[in-house]
Amino acid sequence: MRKPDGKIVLLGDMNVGKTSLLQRYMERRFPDTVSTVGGAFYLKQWRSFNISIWDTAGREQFHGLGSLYCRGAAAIILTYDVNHPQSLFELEDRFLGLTETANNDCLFAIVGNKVDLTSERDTEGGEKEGPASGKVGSCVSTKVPKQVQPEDAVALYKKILKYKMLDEREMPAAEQMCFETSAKTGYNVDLLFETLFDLVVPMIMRQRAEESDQTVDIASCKTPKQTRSGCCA
Ligand SMILES: Nc1nc2c(ncn2[C@@H]2O[C@H](COP(=O)(O)OP(=O)(O)OP(=O)(O)O)[C@@H](O)[C@H]2O)c(=O)[nH]1
Ligand SMILES: [Mg+2]
Repeated sequence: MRKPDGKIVLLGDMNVGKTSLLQRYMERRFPDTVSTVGGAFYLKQWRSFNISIWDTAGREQFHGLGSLYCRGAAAIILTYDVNHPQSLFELEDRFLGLTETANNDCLFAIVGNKVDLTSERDTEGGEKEGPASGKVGSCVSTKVPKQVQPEDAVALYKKILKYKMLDEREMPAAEQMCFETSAKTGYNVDLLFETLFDLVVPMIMRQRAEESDQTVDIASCKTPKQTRSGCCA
């Protein structure tokens, strides 16, 4: 297997839908999930590049592994549940510290998932559920007002840039990097991953260019003139 050219990592509290988002994107479905143990990754080919996307466990007991998974990451997806404000607070309190091992120019996306459960938006913009989903014909709405507003995610994004001492003018705008998604309906899921791929590819190319600048061309190196020591001449 070829070594991945870039790495993206999903972080966030348990149950926010990290595994479901990744499966929705990679497998185009919304299967039943079990709480992740450790971590797992998918490889995605984007243009001529191989990008690994890592799913991590949100459960407290696996917390220590998070910074290992973030090592060398080009982008991190900080995921929360729009219906649980605590899951947004946890991103700052518990998960941001794990990202120290990521690349210096690592990108951050803030993703509020499960927006289909809220009453504020038509979130059927992604892939439609088939008749087997049991949704068709349902007349009872269980939707609730959204508990976390997009402005809260934007504020966190700006805070992260400050904390990382990244210049806001050189980073993608908060509006581009804060998403509301539904792994269930597919709403904004392709947009999330593909926005990140498009931003990560130029970073990979830049990194490669820097590496090749630093490579010493041995063939073109002239043998230094031998200097003779005065006493043995
Ligand atoms: N309604 C709705 N349910 C979702 C959505 N995404 C995930 N779920 C459900 O939420 C539960 C948790 O989803 P997971 O994807 O396993 O969550 P996770 O973040 O990977 O959790 P850990 O692996 O424990 O960290 C499952 O029952 C999913 O079916 C969504 O967009 N909408
Ligand atoms: Mg999971």
